[in-house]
Amino acid sequence: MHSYSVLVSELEKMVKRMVFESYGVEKYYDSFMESTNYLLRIMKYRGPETEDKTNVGARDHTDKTFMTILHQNQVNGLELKTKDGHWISFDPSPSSFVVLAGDALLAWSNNRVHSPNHRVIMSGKEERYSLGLFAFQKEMIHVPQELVDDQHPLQFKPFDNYGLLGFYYTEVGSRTECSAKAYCGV
Ligand SMILES: O=C(O)CCC(=O)C(=O)O
Ligand SMILES: [Fe+2]
Repeated sequence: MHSYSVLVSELEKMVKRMVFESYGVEKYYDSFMESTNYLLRIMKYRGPETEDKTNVGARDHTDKTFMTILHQNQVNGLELKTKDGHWISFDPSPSSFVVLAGDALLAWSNNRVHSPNHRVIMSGKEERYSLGLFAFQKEMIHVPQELVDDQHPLQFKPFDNYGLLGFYYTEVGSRTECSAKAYCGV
């Protein structure tokens, strides 16, 4: 378990570096990484009672993380919503990892990186297992000044990633369409 989380956190670091480099803000990468916290969770989803039905394994949501990395057994079920509102399912190979942007990345990037809605819908008899590596930031997140200009005015105030998570679990937070905008939007 420990070596799995070390390996997947290496993948998370690599993807994050690519994101920082692609926006030309790699000078913030090292200090950003020092403040990253990981949570590894194992999820088990049962199939529906009868085979003609489907079961909602996880309701439609966006993650409150900065980034999430998912890995599953051979049973599919994860669906992602495209920006134009279509749900898509997919068939990852056994060695595939799914990298999802969370709401903290959406806010950090000043709304450039979309954090997609996703859900788990179960069909068939087999159980689905997935492993999720959830990356959060411990320290306040600021939109890099390089990502703010006349065409891209600042959209998010500095915010606390765990505060965003806590807000999502409140009555109001659970009902808002974009928790990042409601929590720390300008
Ligand atoms: O099991 C999965 O593939 C997705 C789980 C998920 O979306 C979550 O725990 O936030
Ligand atoms: Fe999720």
